[in-house]
Amino acid sequence: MSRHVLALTLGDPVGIGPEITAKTLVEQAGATEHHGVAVGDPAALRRGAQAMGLDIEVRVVDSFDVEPAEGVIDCYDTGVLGEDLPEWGVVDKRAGLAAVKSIEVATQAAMDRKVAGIVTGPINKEAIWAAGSEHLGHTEMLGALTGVTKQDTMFVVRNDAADGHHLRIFFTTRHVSLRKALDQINKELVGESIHKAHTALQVFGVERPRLAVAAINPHGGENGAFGDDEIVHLAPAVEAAQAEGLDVSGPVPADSVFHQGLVGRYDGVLSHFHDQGHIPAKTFDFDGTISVTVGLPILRTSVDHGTAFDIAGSGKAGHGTMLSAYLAAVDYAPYVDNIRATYGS
Ligand SMILES: NC(=O)C1=CN([C@@H]2O[C@H](COP(=O)(O)OP(=O)(O)OC[C@H]3O[C@@H](n4cnc5c(N)ncnc54)[C@H](O)[C@@H]3O)[C@@H](O)[C@H]2O)C=CC1
Ligand SMILES: NCC(=O)COP(=O)(O)O
Repeated sequence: MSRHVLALTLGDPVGIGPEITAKTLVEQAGATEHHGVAVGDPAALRRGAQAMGLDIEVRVVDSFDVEPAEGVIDCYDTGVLGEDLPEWGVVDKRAGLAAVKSIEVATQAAMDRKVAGIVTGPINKEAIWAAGSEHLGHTEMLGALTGVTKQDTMFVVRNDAADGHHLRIFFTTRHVSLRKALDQINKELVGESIHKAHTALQVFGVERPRLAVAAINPHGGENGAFGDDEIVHLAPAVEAAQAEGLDVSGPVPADSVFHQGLVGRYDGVLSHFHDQGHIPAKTFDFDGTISVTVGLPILRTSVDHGTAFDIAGSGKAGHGTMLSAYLAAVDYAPYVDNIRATYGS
């Protein structure tokens, strides 16, 4: 493939996905080494472009093998909504269906190597459930579509102040309540997560990854006075990984470990519950924090924010994260063979 083609799913068509996709495609039009094709309903992309005040034509395509043309952005028509678009910012079953369909089409294109990877716009979980999807989100849906079960999230946070060092954040647990997450954490799960993170870092070009395992309790548990999760679960998992020769540190107090990773001491940090990893990353750089699903046989990058129904259609959405996710996919396209070789069946 001389030019990397990337499929950008619109996400929920009544959320901010069409707006941020349109703006990203307009900004990246004219690039010679890569080309983005939106996947969804062209009318939704057109409406998104209008809301963002973009004077651009949406060209409907039925192939990903297209020659970019000046003054247009491309949309592969998934044919769910036609011209009959649901209202902005309201959970809608048809919108949920459209979101699911665009993920299915883009994923198949990546499996068939028609595109180098997929970049996903935000979906609304209630809407996809109303449309009959049983998945918690993209991560689970993409696993089912590509036939894998061990897929996981890797955040990429870029710190240009530290020579463009990329900190990657991993998660032992994700979409469960905090209470359940703490109950689920044990030596085995942490050990498995350490190995997944180590492999993912190698897949994306870090030969000998330096991984830190975050602590859970204040001051790393203060030797058991503030909780014993570190003593019972985390330290034994770290020691087992070290005995296998992995460069793993920790448990490191969680109030410092993300900063240490950002300034280059670690290549990755394993966090243990959703917000432990999300808050430092998004607070440091909301637009620069993107998510990559590792463990899939295809490349998938994504925004990490949601559908922002409160501002959908107003043109107020920032497209910075979508742009970062697109540019990350461009950066990672050369690793697609590695991704397939490691995670493909
Ligand atoms: N990648 C995905 O598909 C994701 C989907 N979601 C889903 O999105 C839905 C809404 O989730 P919420 O927790 O309300 O989070 P949200 O990210 O949609 O909104 C939280 C706040 O951030 C603002 N915001 C988010 N992105 C923005 C942007 N690009 N520009 C300007 N403001 C922005 C919103 O206006 C809102 O005030 C849920 O169904 C959730 O599950 C959430 C995160 C990621
Ligand atoms: N908090 C991130 C989120 O909900 C996105 O999950 P996914 O749709 O990428 O699986």
